Amino acid sequence: MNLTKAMSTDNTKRVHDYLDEIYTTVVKRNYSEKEFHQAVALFLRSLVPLLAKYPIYMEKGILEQITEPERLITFRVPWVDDNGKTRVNRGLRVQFNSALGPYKGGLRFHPSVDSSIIKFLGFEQTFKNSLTGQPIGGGKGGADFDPKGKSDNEIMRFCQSFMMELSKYIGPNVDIPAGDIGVGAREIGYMFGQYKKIRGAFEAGVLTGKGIGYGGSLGRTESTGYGTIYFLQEMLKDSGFSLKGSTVVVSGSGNVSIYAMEKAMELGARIVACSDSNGYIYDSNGINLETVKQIKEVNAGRISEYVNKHPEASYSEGCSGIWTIPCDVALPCATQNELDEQAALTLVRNNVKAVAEGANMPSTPEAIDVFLENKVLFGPAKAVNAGGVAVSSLEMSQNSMRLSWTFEEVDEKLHEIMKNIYQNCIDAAEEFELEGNLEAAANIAGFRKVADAMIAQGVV
Ligand SMILES: NC(=O)C1=CN([C@@H]2O[C@H](COP(=O)(O)OP(=O)(O)OC[C@H]3O[C@@H](n4cnc5c(N)ncnc54)[C@H](OP(=O)(O)O)[C@@H]3O)[C@@H](O)[C@H]2O)C=CC1
Ligand SMILES: O=C(O)CCC(=O)C(=O)O
Repeated sequence: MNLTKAMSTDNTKRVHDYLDEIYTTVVKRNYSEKEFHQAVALFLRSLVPLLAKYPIYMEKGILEQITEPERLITFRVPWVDDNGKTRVNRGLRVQFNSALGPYKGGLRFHPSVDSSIIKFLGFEQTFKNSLTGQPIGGGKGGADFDPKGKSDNEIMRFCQSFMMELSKYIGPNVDIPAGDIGVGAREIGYMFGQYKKIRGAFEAGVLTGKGIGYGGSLGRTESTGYGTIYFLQEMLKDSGFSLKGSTVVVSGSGNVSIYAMEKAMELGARIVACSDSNGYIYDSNGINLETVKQIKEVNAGRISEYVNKHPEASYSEGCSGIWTIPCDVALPCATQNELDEQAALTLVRNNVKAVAEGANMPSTPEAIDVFLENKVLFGPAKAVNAGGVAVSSLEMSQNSMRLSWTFEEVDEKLHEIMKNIYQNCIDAAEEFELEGNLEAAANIAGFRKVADAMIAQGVV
């Protein structure tokens, strides 16, 4: 990864050399962790103008510290399947940075989970959480467990075993996990039950994304998707575009995708395509969201089943083909590196106006360069999908105060937070002459708050 591509003025050579050194150490220390290298490289290249103007962050060794997690925990998760066979998975939790508050971030259950994935997610989470303005540090965790095809009892036994070990390292003022890919309200419920039993106490604030009946927040389910659209709305508004009447393509059909589609439709957009990890559907009349919800949220089925109910739609195998569908707005909401340079070039050829990242790191660095070079409005994940963790933090507040806000109250706060995040990015872009580059601006705005808190708290 060429870190020096971003900006090159005479007085930035020292900064480039410093960042190259940081990056080299990260690669050496986290050998073969490609996703983590990618997240760090993208981040570091954004900081050039900030470090050139404020060398204190280099002098205080902030980058050396911030790229090394405070703690990485790995543990064995043994469980017994429905046939009586003993299975073993690996659990992980990275507690990346606690400068702004207790570690906060989701848990991912997916066969691809390893230390690289968890570290990239935890690293990104630190700056995302900072952008929300909430008092939360960055963490992330999960297991290489595949929930697909498992019975409800198997999921429960896995969650209980996972929490048996994780419970030693978390707590309402220490580390507060939540959901991510493969972890929804059901899994959070099983983990909460087990934590309660281990502790012998009802500590509502230990997990977020809980069921509404036992300490969950209204609006948490919708928050990441709705927040994505609130951020997109701000981006479009500033450029004189509107979602009303626009054509939108959304990858994935999970939590983030479904509620991004719901809010975009409410604002007058026509969603023509969505996907899952097998393939994508195209419906030129506009996707019927109730059918998608029934297939994915109720039946845990495959998106291919959509065409059974809507024969006018088509289904295609494979995921990347979804980006060949012409659209005004593209919303990658499935997983990391799902949108590469080729896909970005195709979207640009088809006149895409805006891309907003609902998923974490869904665009490759080359794809981001294509968007920026072609002046496509580009909303980076850290800023765009921060609504989920922001409402998690609101859930923690409600738990502490022992009260529940209405859906409208939570949604209004979420909307305000997303507008603030956008404005902070715009302000950073203006200050560092990065107009049009919200990717770099979000990194700078997120980093600064964490870095200032680290300086204030000393080398610890
Ligand atoms: N949930 C949240 O609050 C937040 C989530 N995110 C990020 O958003 C993204 C989606 O998360 P979420 O919606 O919660 O997860 P879900 O598990 O609810 O949904 C994930 C969706 O992505 C699809 N998918 C998973 N892996 C791949 C792949 N390799 N190729 C194509 N599609 C894939 C899944 O398909 P299938 O059904 O076949 O598995 C599913 O449709 C992730 O990057 C996550 O980190 C970010 C902020 C908050
Ligand atoms: O709600 C949370 O704590 C975490 C959400 C999350 O995992 C994310 O923002 O990627």
